Amino acid sequence: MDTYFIVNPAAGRGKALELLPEIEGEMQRRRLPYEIYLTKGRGDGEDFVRKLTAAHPERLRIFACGGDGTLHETINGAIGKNVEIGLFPVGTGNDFVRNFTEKEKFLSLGAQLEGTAKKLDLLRVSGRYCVNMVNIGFDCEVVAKAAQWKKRPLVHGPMAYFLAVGSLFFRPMGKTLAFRREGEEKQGKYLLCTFANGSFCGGAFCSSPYARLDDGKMDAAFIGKVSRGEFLRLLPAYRKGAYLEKMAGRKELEYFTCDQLELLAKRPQKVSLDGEIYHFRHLRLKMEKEAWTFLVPAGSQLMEKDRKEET
Ligand SMILES: Nc1ncnc2c1ncn2[C@@H]1O[C@H](COP(=O)(O)OP(=O)(O)OP(=O)(O)O)[C@@H](O)[C@H]1O
Repeated sequence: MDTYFIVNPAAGRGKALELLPEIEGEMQRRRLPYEIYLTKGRGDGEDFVRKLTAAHPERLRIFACGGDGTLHETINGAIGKNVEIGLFPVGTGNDFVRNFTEKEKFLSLGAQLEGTAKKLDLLRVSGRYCVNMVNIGFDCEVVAKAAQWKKRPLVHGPMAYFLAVGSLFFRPMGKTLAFRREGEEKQGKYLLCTFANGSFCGGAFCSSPYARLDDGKMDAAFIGKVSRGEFLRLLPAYRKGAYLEKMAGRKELEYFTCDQLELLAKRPQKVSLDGEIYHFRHLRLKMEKEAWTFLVPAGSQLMEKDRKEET
């Protein structure tokens, strides 16, 4: 099977480029056909993958080498095509890979090439596909702010996301949104909303602790406005995925699973899809079960989760 490496030279402050000698050495040693493509800017990886898969009806293996944004683009370019997609998580936050055990296996080309293909779900969001998470409100502002922090010297890894939380803390919080589910419409002012396939966002915040990439369900969380003091008290629990228990029974929290949902905003709002920022007034979210094939490296597997009662 032909193997392609989509390498984002900007991801993780250039970490993806450090992979190249190992990839080239190991692929040549194994005498496997391969090609490396260095992306040139936003959307370029997706365009490349779209053209590549259109020209190759035979099965291809494509590795996204970068952060969740590079994986997001690779999937959107390859959707519906005969491909298996792997990931070398060398971005800044690397939230998608946190859903798996033995994360270090993802950095071993040997483990990757001996990996197992597994069907996983995707969230279709008004025509785009989201593999990990949709964020609106505070989390989304954090993603947008973190993109600025990532460019500063000495800011490495998830630090960009923590600095973003700090710099947004004194800004006005809360978005007025309506959501439609099973024919019913509800409106509120929300600190943040997450719609999850995977569990983590913002470089290790476990916002959706029970979300599984293969259960065919989207985990939806709506958190209403809370005071800044309360926000600070809840933040550690939100990071650890313990806020559902901490906020259980409170009117500010709504957490449920569903397979589709619509969101409506009066004015255009930012939305983060796998850490990539878009704008919307009306979003249709639909969970698509087993919509793509992921290569899980040998020695790693999806983390088990014990889903508790919904709020
Ligand atoms: N050559 C390039 N120069 C600048 N940006 C690029 C280039 N190639 C791709 N990009 C864009 O870089 C953005 C960020 O990529 P990615 O998410 O992979 O890395 P990251 O932000 O470091 O990691 P994470 O999302 O896990 O925090 C994406 O929007 C992608 O389209």
